[in-house]
Amino acid sequence: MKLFVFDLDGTLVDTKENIALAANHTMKAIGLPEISVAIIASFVGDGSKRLLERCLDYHGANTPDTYSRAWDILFAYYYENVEKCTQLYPGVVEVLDSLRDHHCAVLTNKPQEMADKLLKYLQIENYFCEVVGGKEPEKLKPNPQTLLYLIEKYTNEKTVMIGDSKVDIKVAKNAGVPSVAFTKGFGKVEELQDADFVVDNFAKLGEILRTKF
Ligand SMILES: O=C(O)COP(=O)(O)O
Repeated sequence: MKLFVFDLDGTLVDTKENIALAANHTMKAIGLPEISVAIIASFVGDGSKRLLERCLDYHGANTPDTYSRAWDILFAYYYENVEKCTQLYPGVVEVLDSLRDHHCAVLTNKPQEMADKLLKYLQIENYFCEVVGGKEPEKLKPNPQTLLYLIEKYTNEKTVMIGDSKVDIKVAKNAGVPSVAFTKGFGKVEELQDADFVVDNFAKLGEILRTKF
């Protein structure tokens, strides 16, 4: 069986508004101005801790004390509201259905508990043999350790990584597997050109996954 490894934020699920909601809830709670959704979106991809650091850096307020207070607020709110304003991209379920004869997994830098809760809420958790979320910062994508672990565990055939940001394309390269970039998520199109294929919708993605690998 082949293994198709999907990123979560910006690939399976449109979480731009949700992540901005959690970040701005945190900014307000610690007395800082809100940040635009577009700017927050540009801070996403390297895990929630980096997201928070970038938000605090943006306001010149990244001190250890503020960070630790803000982290507790962000984590609690983000977990409690992880499904708010989120939706699957059109065609996700159809593509997952069409891959039922293979293994599909999720590899995300989103914290594990948030990823599990969101996939359950969206009722797609059963499509995946495993969901690997963000834990230790040094093991986040683009470190290939978690992707290599999935490859070792689930396939001796082909593996394909599907993602929307440069860390997804990089983790695939680091693990020596091909990648498909999805351009409707967080990454800028020009950062995704190293992928083997670039698509802007799931109908095209499904066709490529079925015919090119
Ligand atoms: O939480 C993040 O920083 C990004 O999560 P992702 O790896 O699912 O895109």
